[in-house]
Amino acid sequence: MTTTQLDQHQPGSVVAARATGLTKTYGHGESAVHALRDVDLALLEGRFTAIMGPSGSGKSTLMHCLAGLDAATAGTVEVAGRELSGLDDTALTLFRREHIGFVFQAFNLLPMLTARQNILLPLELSGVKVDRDHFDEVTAMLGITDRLGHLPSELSGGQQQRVAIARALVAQPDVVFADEPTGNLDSDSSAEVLGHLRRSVKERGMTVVMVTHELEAAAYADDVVVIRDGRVDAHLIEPSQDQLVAVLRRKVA
Ligand SMILES: Nc1ncnc2c1ncn2[C@@H]1O[C@H](COP(=O)(O)OP(=O)(O)OP(=O)(O)O)[C@@H](O)[C@H]1O
Repeated sequence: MTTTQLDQHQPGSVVAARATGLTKTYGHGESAVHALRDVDLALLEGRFTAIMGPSGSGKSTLMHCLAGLDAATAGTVEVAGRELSGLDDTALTLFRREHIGFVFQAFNLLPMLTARQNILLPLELSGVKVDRDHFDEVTAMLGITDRLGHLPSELSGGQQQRVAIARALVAQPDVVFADEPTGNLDSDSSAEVLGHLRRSVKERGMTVVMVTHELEAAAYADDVVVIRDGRVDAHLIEPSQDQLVAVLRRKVA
């Protein structure tokens, strides 16, 4: 595994999400699929991390386990200092609502609600009072202030994804997980959305973990985790484009 020493790089950094001995096996016996094999990984607060790797290598499984959407076969996941395996379904749902934000490839906005209503829905569901200043700051940062009264169908794909990002950020989660957030966008909208995710890390101190197939998308991240065959092959801290390409190529060879 290729890893720049995190402790040397950022002394005193806080771990936002940690996997220890994380193993996920689908099925049994000869038909068992080992999606994750004994993964140890620490993702630091205030970093933008891309997860890359070949199709079927375990990226989505890793993200789903880290986000508490899928239970591991063995090992532990800790988010914001809390071990998820000790939580029952209700506690896990509440924990996710409070501590974890999600951005999906398909935006997942409710079509009958305006952008503003979509952004506020999770807070309303959890009975949390809206911090108006924070709402205004987040929507301004994402450049959607003048689109808030519109339905998703009246917005471009890039605008819809920015609304989905606002929905994730407005609850001030500890970690935002983004699953191929630009998979449905053209290159201009992708650049815009990735730029906004990066700003949320740099300007608002968010922690973002993004699964992506695209080298152009990974270039917006600080760090890149490369997964292959259910294992962490490399955890690259601020790699250059050349370093990243070399590691990805090496894995394919
Ligand atoms: N529900 C499931 N049942 C059985 N096997 C599964 C299930 N989900 C994933 N797998 C298998 O686990 C392995 C890892 O899948 P995963 O979706 O995590 O990979 P990925 O790297 O995200 O792939 P892609 O880039 O194609 O989305 C694959 O072999 C996949 O077929």
